[in-house]
Amino acid sequence: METPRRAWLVWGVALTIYVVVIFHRTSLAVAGLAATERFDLSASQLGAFTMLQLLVYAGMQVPVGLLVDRFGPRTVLTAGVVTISLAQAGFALATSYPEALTARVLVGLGDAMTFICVLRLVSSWFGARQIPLVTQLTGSTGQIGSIAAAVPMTWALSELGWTAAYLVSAALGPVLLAALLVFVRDSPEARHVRGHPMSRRALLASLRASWAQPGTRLGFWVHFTTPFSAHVLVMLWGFPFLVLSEGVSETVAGALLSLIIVAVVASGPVLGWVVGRHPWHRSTVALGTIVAMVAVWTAVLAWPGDAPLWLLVLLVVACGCGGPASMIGFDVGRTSNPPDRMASASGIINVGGFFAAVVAVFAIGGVLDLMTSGSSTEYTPEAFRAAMSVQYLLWGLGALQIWRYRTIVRRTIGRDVVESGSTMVA
Ligand SMILES: N[C@@H](Cc1c[nH]cn1)C(=O)NCC(=O)O
Repeated sequence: METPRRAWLVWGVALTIYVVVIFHRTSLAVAGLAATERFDLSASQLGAFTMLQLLVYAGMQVPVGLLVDRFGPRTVLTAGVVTISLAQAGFALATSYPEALTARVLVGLGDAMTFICVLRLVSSWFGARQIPLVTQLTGSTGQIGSIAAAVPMTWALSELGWTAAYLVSAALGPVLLAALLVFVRDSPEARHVRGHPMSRRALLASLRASWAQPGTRLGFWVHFTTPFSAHVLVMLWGFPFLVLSEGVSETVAGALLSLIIVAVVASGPVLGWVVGRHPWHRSTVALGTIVAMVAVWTAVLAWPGDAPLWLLVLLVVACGCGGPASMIGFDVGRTSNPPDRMASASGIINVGGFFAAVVAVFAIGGVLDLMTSGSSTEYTPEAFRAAMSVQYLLWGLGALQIWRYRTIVRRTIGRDVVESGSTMVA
């Protein structure tokens, strides 16, 4: 069946919103120094901006999923665009640390309201065979927002100054809002698709029902295990690890970290195409990506002295593929739940990756501090080797759980049903 042009239009608007939201999410990455001067911050106060924003994002996933199932993606996405645009404007005008921190919390809240809505729109507007590919294209293309947050934002901060740079980005909000209100409908049949009002007890029962599906758990563990290594590298530890432990220059380290985003954008459509055609092998693709990451990390950490550049390139490419592999988790969640529970199932699954990333980032920092004096200039290659090895615990736990739930899904449901597009246990 041919996809109607309207579906691409709805997706185009939703995707543009997601790209801009990722821009807002990561727009602090290049503004750290300017923020330190503007608000007179210590390093840990600066780190609190990102951590708090991520914690709010992760903590809101399940409530937002329930809201999407109840009020529809159009309504929740509208609230998300308004919240994140006002938050970014507030960040532009903030003059004290508490004001700026409040603004970042609201950025996390608006951010939390976006991705699940886009996934819900994709599953309403596209055919079953196309959904995995369009979902992957969404996840991968969204990462362009973080590239836009690097170079243009650096330029805007130096040429326009803090307030104007952030206000200009916030001004995209009304434009996106207008496009959303004009073009986006919850489904081809209706502008709004609303679920039934539910009591607190019914909501909890619905969440329990989602979690009881082995496919939701499989999706959670896929999302837990595949993307955290890329987050570890991009969010915090990649740059110091590459420079202090692997002996590359700051320029090469920056280029390797940018290559991760290129790997994400390039591998997403390929993985989407493969899992769209072979639903039975979705978890195999996820496990294969984990094995590739573990193998390349092991080679880098075991290499005597500095690892060669080609191996570091392999490392960032393998970790980059982890982002798109995590989208398999949402696809398994989608086929394991009825449409009116899909967004809350996506919320549960989305917590996995962000929780694992926060645990990994903290645990690596903890091991580094234990093995050195706690000053970043003292971090040794031995300390980095031990610290980065923390990831094996998360991969090991995640891979075991993926194996466990994939076995249950495969045994209970059988290949024909999975191939026909359902992993729902009655
Ligand atoms: N795993 C990411 C998406 C992704 C796809 N390719 C690389 N990253 C994810 O779960 N995103 C959720 C979000 O809100 O961005």
